[in-house]
Amino acid sequence: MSGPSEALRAMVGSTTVIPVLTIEDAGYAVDLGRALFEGGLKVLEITLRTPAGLTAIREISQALPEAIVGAGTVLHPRQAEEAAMAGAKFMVSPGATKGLIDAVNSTGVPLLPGCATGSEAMRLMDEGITFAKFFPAEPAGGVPYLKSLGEPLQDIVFCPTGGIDLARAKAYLALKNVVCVGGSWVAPKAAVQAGNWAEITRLAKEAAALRG
Ligand SMILES: O=C(O)C(=O)C[C@H](O)[C@H](O)COP(=O)(O)O
Repeated sequence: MSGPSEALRAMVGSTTVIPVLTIEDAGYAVDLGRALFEGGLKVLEITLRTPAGLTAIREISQALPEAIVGAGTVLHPRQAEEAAMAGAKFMVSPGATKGLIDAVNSTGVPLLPGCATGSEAMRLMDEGITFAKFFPAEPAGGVPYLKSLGEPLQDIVFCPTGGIDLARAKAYLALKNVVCVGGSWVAPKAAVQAGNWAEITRLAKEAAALRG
């Protein structure tokens, strides 16, 4: 069957890490996006936690047409429409409600909804979702927990996010129910504030090389 989850998996392809970016000032958004893209991370999540988020999605998408820029922290149905208008290619939420799933589906943009338990994953599967964000990955139980979830739940795969660093990413990527991981560690606040784009490209390269 082909639906939004399959479309999203195709978009993510062999990407190892999706940087989760909370942008305080749209003025540096393109430089940050370019630093990550040049390091080999081509799928970027810009959260809607700051007022600059939507502008950043629009500007990075225009400046780097080969990057796949999505919107994160999509909580309310109205944000789905706003993110789609800004050019988001996918949307990410920390959890999921029926209202949000329906609103995102109506934009035609695929959703990566969050879940942390077997029941939540099963409810997503009832909605036809087979690719979800495992959130918050580390506090919820980390690699052993996600591995255990995968034993009975064989028809859903995950992008773990929350508390992940390079070493943990490697361990998650070794699980058969993990497609990619999400995290902010590739764009540390200090490097962003200093405009140290070379450091961010270095971290991106390290992350991109996690799998082969
Ligand atoms: O706001 C959202 O919808 C999110 O995507 C939350 C993110 O998963 C975390 O903020 C990233 O987690 P860290 O790598 O621990 O910083």
